[in-house]
Amino acid sequence: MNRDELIEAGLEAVRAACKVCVRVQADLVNAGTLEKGDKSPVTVADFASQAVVCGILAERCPDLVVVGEEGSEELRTGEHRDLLGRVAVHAGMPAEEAIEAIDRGSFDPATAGDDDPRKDRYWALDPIDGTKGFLRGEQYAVALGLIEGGEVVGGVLGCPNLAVDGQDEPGVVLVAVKGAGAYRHPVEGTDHDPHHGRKIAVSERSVPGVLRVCESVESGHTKQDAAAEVVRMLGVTADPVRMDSQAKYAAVAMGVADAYLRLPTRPGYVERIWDHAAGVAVLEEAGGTVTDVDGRRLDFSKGRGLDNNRGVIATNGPCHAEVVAAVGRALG
Ligand SMILES: Nc1ncnc2c1ncn2[C@@H]1O[C@H](COP(=O)(O)O)[C@@H](O)[C@H]1OP(=O)(O)O
Ligand SMILES: [Mg+2]
Ligand SMILES: [Mg+2]
Ligand SMILES: [Mg+2]
Repeated sequence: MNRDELIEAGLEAVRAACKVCVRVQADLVNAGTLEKGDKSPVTVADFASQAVVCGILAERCPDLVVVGEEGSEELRTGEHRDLLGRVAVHAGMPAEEAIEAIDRGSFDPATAGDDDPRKDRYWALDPIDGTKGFLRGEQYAVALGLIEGGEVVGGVLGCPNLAVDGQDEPGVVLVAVKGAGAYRHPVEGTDHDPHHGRKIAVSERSVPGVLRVCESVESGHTKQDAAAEVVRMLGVTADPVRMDSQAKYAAVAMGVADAYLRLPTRPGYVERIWDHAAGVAVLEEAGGTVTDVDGRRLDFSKGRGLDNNRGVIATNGPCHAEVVAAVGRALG
C-alpha cells in the first residue's frame, strides 16, 4: 500500500474513534461526572478508541503494526470484567475482539530484532491525547502518525472539540501526507481521500511581539513560568493560551496560533512518539517547523520515546529561530 492509501485508512479509523469519544464525553456530561475525579469513563474511552482504530487498521492494512499508548493488561484481569464490557459496548465489538485489537498496539520498535521488517513502517497511536482535557469536557485529540524509516511521513489528527472558522459545530480532522500538504476534513463524512479536504496553512507572522502562543493547561506537562518569561522577552503582551492535547499543533497548523511551547518540567522526562507524531506530520505539511528546546529535530527512530530530545517548540516557521533563542535564555 502506498502512503496515500494508508492515510486514507487512517482517516477512516480516526473518524470512527472520534465518534466513540464524542459519545462517551457526552455521556459524561449527561451523568454529571465531569470534573468529579472519576477516571473510569476516560479509561473506557481510551481503550475503546484504541480498539476501534486498531480494528479498522487491521482490516485495511494488516501488514502494519501499531505503537499504541494503551495495552489490554488491565482489561484481562477478572476484577475489570465490568470495564471490559463497557469498552466492548462503546467499541461496538465483542470483548475478545476488543482485547485483540487493543493489543495490536503493543509493538515496540526498540526491542524488535534488527531484521524485523515491522520496524520499517508502523503507526504511532494516542487513542485519546489530553485525557485531562477530555475529562474536563475540553480539548483532546485522537492522534495517529505514520512512521517510515524512523521518520514521520504522514498523520491524522482528530480534534472533536476544536472550533473551526466557518463551521457551526466544533470538530475537525487534520490529515497530512509528506510532501503533499495538510488538509482539514469534517469529523463526519465518508470520503476518506486525504486530499479531498480543505488545504490548511500556518500563519505568516514573524514579528515576535504579536505572536499568539499556546501551551498545556497542566502545569505538570510544561514549565509555564518559563513560557511566561519567553513571551515577555519576545515582547508579547498576551499570556499563552492554554489548551490540552495535540489540538495545540492543530491550532498552529491552521494559523490560529503561531507557536506551541512545551518546556521540560523536570530533567529526564522523555516525550512519547504518539504525543507528537500526528501533530508534527500535520504542522510540517502546513508549512510549520518543529524542534526540541535545543533546536534539534525530533528523532522518531528511538522506539516509543523521543530519547534524543527534550521538550518541544512548534511554530509557523518564520518566528522559529527567535522563539528557540528566547526559550534558551529563559531555561538558562
Ligand atoms: N512531565 C510531563 N511532561 C510532559 N508531558 C507529560 C508529562 N507527564 C505526562 N505528560 C503527557 O502529556 C500529554 C498531555 O499533554 P497536554 O498537557 O499537552 O495535553 C499526555 O500524553 C501525558 O502523558 P500521559 O499519557 O502519561 O498522561
Ligand atoms: Mg498523550
Ligand atoms: Mg492518551
Ligand atoms: Mg495517558
